[in-house]
Amino acid sequence: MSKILEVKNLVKKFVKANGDIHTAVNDISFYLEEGEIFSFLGPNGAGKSTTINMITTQLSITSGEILIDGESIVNNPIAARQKIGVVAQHNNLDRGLSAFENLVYHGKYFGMTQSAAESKAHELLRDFGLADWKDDYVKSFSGGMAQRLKIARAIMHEPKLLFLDEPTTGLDPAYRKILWQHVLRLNKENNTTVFLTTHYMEEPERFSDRIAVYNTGEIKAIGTLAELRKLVPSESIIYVTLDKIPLGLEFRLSKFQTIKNVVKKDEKTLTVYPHDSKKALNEILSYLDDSQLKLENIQLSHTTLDDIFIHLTTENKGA
Ligand SMILES: Nc1ncnc2c1ncn2[C@@H]1O[C@H](COP(=O)(O)OP(=O)(O)OP(=O)(O)O)[C@@H](O)[C@H]1O
Repeated sequence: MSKILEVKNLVKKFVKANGDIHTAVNDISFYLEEGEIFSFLGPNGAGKSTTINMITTQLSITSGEILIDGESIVNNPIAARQKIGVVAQHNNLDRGLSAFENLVYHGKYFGMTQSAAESKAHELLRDFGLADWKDDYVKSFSGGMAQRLKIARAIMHEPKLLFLDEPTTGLDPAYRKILWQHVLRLNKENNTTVFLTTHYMEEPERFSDRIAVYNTGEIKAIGTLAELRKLVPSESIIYVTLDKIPLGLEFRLSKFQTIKNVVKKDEKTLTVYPHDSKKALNEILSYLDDSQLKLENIQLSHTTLDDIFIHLTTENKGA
């Protein structure tokens, strides 16, 4: 496998309105192998779009280097742009063109013939439920319609490297499914590499080969889901919800042999990281019973990407 994207010591600093310098991306390095689906996850304002915007040549770099297919995007931005497709967060459709024209002009810019571009545009407009709107100006489109057209445009020319910046925001479940059908087909048939940001954790959990968790300008962890699971205190979690958590309960439960650690999730729920989940569950139940504490709910679950994300991006790490 070869590296389709290499990001080396990338930094972005912004000057804020009050003159302060804000470092949105703080010396990050990572790479993407050709053909992989990579998810870049982080809380709001972490710097994900800033990173994508630099890689896709829409935003200047403060320092560092970005290579697409081995070539610097600063030295040759035109070559870089030919290889990528981007669903940006903002609406960057041409509002003065119809939906059909947006797609056909885009396809032709990327070297498609008129007839190939027209036939692909018809296919994508049909798949994304826009066939009846093909001649309408995009300025009349709803947010969800514009998002669907942005997705169709990004995949028109079947790019080598596809950037999806929160692509399913504003899409209903049926269109989410259609988006993923197209993306997975491109990935399988054309070996298209996918760089995804999203706040819907089930998408990276289902589709990613590797995941990076990113916060305050830095990559906190990177790897497969199985590798990231090893970074949380245990592979399963028990959530214990009581009508009220009495003082010191966390501490008392954390002393059990079967339990690694306990942290307060919220006012009513404790997150318990067990050594042995079944034994811990039984011990917790009998302890609560003996102590006459009112249990509202107890749930044992496999550690999800949500749990990993929260663990890696919040101060109270529970380990
Ligand atoms: N043009 C700009 N000028 C000043 N600060 C900016 C600019 N663009 C982004 N920022 C700041 O950089 C930080 C990162 O923003 P960015 O949009 O990359 O975050 P994000 O991870 O994509 O967030 P979200 O999940 O909310 O989309 C934020 O604090 C934001 O306010």
